[in-house]
Amino acid sequence: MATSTHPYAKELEIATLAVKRASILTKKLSDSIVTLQQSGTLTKDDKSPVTVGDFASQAIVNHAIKLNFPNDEIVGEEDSQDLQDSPLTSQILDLINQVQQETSEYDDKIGKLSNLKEITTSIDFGDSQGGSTGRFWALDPIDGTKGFLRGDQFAVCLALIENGKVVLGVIGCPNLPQIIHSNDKHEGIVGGLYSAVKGVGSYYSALFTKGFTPLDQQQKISMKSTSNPSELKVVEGVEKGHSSHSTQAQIKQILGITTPAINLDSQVKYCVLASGQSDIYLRLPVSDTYREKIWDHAAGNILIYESGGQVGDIEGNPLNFGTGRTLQSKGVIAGNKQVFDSVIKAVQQVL
Ligand SMILES: Nc1ncnc2c1ncn2[C@@H]1O[C@H](COP(=O)(O)O)[C@@H](O)[C@H]1OP(=O)(O)O
Ligand SMILES: [Mg+2]
Ligand SMILES: [Mg+2]
Ligand SMILES: [Mg+2]
Repeated sequence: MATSTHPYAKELEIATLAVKRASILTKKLSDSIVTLQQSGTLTKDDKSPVTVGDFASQAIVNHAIKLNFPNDEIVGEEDSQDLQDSPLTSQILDLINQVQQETSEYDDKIGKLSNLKEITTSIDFGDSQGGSTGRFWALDPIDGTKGFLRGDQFAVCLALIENGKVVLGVIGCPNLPQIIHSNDKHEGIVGGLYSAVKGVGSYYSALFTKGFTPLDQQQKISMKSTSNPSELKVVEGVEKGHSSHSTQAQIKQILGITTPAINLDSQVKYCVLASGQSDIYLRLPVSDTYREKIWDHAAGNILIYESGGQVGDIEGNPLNFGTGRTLQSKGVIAGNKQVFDSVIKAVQQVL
């Protein structure tokens, strides 16, 4: 399908502008965390920067969607209930005002928020329950809370879902360098925008540039096709509470992978995978009862498929985004098509 005439052209442009605006805002907060950490003035349990970012980012993105697609529902992570009586409201309003001014040329397309009432209304557009029919958006305004609070990786993740399948995904990665060699070696522009449209492909462009760049002027990305264990690279989370690093170590051993894994928070893992900088994403469950949220995987899911990869649960079955706000399956495994089946086999062997 042509890159400029695909059926989701308007959706992609609006999603991109909204994610870019939200990314500028969250990057400011992330930079301020780093500064506070360096000066030793951020206490460990102060979660206020992420709270401000969560609400502001969801308000901006939801507002953009509702303005352009008033009939679309949104499955958003945050709920304005937690904002009531919060001392952070004036900070949220100030930050939104500031970023709207800096990107005022987007107002024609994605509007602007003027007061607290509009902000809370917009956040609560995110209350959809999702489901297997019709179309809705899934939004994680800041994915990778733990990474964000460490000054590491996080992402603004937006996806469009139709009849349980993801058809469009846009991920803003404010702290992600273009090229990741290993946990302590990287290079290139910091801040990446990763987009995918069903039947069109997956694309990379720099995040902190102005406006919407048509896909044919972005860099098309694809997964590698290697299955040679000595060349395979695994990407996995940082937090041991989110995925089982010990089970993942066993799987890597069975597959004969010796290259150290790349550890990254949030859906930036899918971006690194889709751009061929790693081959396998392992997210083995730590608990029998935890079910992943759809906004934690929807945008990354289409990015992998459109770059030639495959995604499944621990059984190897595709993830079903039509089961409400949570997935019903356990774990997430993604890989290039050449290795996917052998990874699932290894997973089955270990579990
Ligand atoms: N027990 C859990 N198992 C798996 N994922 C979890 C668990 N608890 C929270 N998460 C979610 O995992 C995502 C990030 O994972 P990672 O960065 O390690 O890949 C976050 O969205 C986080 O939710 P939250 O947004 O509430 O922090
Ligand atoms: Mg998340
Ligand atoms: Mg989140
Ligand atoms: Mg959260």
